[in-house]
Amino acid sequence: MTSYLLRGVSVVGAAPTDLLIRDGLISTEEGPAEVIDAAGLVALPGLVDLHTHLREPGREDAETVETGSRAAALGGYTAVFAMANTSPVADTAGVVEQVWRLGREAGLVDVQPIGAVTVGLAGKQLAELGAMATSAAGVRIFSDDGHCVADPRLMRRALEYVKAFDGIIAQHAEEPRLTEGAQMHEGEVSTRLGLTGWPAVAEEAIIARDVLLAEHVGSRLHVCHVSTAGSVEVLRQAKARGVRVTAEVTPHHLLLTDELAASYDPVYKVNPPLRTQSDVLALREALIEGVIDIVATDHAPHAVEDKECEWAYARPGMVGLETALPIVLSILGEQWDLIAERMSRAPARIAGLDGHGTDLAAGAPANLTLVDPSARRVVDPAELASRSRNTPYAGTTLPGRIVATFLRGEPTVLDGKAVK
Ligand SMILES: NC(=O)N[C@@H](CC(=O)O)C(=O)O
Ligand SMILES: [Zn+2]
Ligand SMILES: [Zn+2]
Repeated sequence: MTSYLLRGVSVVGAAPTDLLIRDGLISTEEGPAEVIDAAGLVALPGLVDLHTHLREPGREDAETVETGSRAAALGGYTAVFAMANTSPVADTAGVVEQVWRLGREAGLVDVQPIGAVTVGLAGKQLAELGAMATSAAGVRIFSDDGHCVADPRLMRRALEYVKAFDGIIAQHAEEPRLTEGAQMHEGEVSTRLGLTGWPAVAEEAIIARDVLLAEHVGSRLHVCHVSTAGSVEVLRQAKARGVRVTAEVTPHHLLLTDELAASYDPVYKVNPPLRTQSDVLALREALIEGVIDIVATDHAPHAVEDKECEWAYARPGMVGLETALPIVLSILGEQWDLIAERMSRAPARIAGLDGHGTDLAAGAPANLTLVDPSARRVVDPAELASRSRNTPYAGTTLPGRIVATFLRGEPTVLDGKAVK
């Protein structure tokens, strides 16, 4: 195994130093090592994404575990959690083990499968949560993402069930009766465009219900892709009361607004929908304060025919793994400790993922990424490693280039390029 000496690197924004990677660990042991000139570069603990769609099995034309893993490594990630809305759905030990195994074979990031809460994501009957938990994949997070677990009794039972092994239910908060036929955020712009709206209250009502359920049964709830100022207020109150709830926000909800729907370009169609500027500002503030714990990409690759069509027929979702850190950097600036917390340490902690999100100190596994904050790049969809092209940032100049990523001491990205 090659050893690496990162010369003159700034570890999470601190004064330049040398960082040695040996035998898969951060090390202090002297000896031969390949020197990487890291002057001006910042080392962060490898990023951890709690919300990724890898599309395998079933839609390998849109993404595979391997292509998604490569996109993740290029984005600075060392671990991603793969959502269960595949085909077949990841609702059995067999499917989660298949995804986990494919991740190991690709060997670019640690792929941790998320299990479905209900059989076939149909919201009727609990899936085999226990069997997925005890499988080789060791599933701890369960979600019907793409769909809301709308039935409150089922949601309560799921929360109770996972409590036994300190599991988490990650909820896609969308009251389905309030979003029938919805095409975009309900507000001024939807009225102007004559499109059916997805009201903020459809999200907020479910979060309010679920924090009460989680409080009642003493279980852990995680809220996916929080998108409204009202949701932030519900979370703030719940956290103040001590409810065991955590929450994520996507880079796109921190940056983009519903005005973009006026272009009728389906690249901007996503669930939950892009909201208003005041929502964007509330989400940023919540992320800085910690009311929202983490940034998660909700990387949602879609094949061309599912995206380059009429707005009403297009599937919701956008790719995000390769642009997440640059977007967050453009919003938060060089607050490296905050970025490391929200994109690596906190997601690893929430998931109970050992060996990730740890300080880059001697003896720790060398899971890290090297960023050049002074580099700028124009996003070119054709250059993405993801098999899909549905990025809303085509032609946008973003700060920060991922120069290298290491997974247990092995480079997955070097010189900005995937190693395999
Ligand atoms: N975010 C999206 O708009 N789409 C996701 C599902 C989801 O995250 O709800 C997908 O699977 O495509
Ligand atoms: Zn969702
Ligand atoms: Zn999702």
